[in-house]
Amino acid sequence: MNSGSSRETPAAGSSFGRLGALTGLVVERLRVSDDVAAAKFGTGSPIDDPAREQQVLDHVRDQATALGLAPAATAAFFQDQITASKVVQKGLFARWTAHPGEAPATRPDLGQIRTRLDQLTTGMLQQLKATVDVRAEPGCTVQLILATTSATVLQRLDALHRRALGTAARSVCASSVR
Ligand SMILES: O=C(O)C(=O)C[C@]1(C(=O)O)C=C[C@@H](O)C=C1
Repeated sequence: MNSGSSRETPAAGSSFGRLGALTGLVVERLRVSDDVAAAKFGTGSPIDDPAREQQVLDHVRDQATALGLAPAATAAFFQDQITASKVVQKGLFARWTAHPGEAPATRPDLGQIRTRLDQLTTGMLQQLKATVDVRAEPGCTVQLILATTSATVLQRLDALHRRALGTAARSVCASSVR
């Protein structure tokens, strides 16, 4: 993880510009959603886990307050991340149901995956804090397009993950998470 400057170059191969580091984490969370789907597929566990969502949202509200970010807007940003994760999971469930040969052969541990999601939450909160200024500027939209487009190309996102990224990034500029 970088030091948090919004002007800093993001991790190699993730995404470009002043929102590159934040967008890189958003995309990584979408990728981890593939693992969440693999952990649940074929187990009977539902994609939706309202209790876990509440836990995530309560945590980010508390952390937002500690960081000086607006709790409601911060929670709205993370609600988008959760919605985007469900876009990925539902898309993969449909794909794997229609094409069982594409379903994962092994089942990862959901507890370990949630630990990774929690780490990403911490990094995303830091990036929300580091990008308060750029996200409030009129140029935010251009920065967001740069970051999401470069991530899409460099990380070769398929249609499902591109759609989910659209959901995950929709409030980055507009929500004034600050
Ligand atoms: O932790 C899970 O079980 C997930 O599916 C991940 C996640 C999330 O994005 O944080 C998404 C959907 C669930 O309703 C709860 C949480």
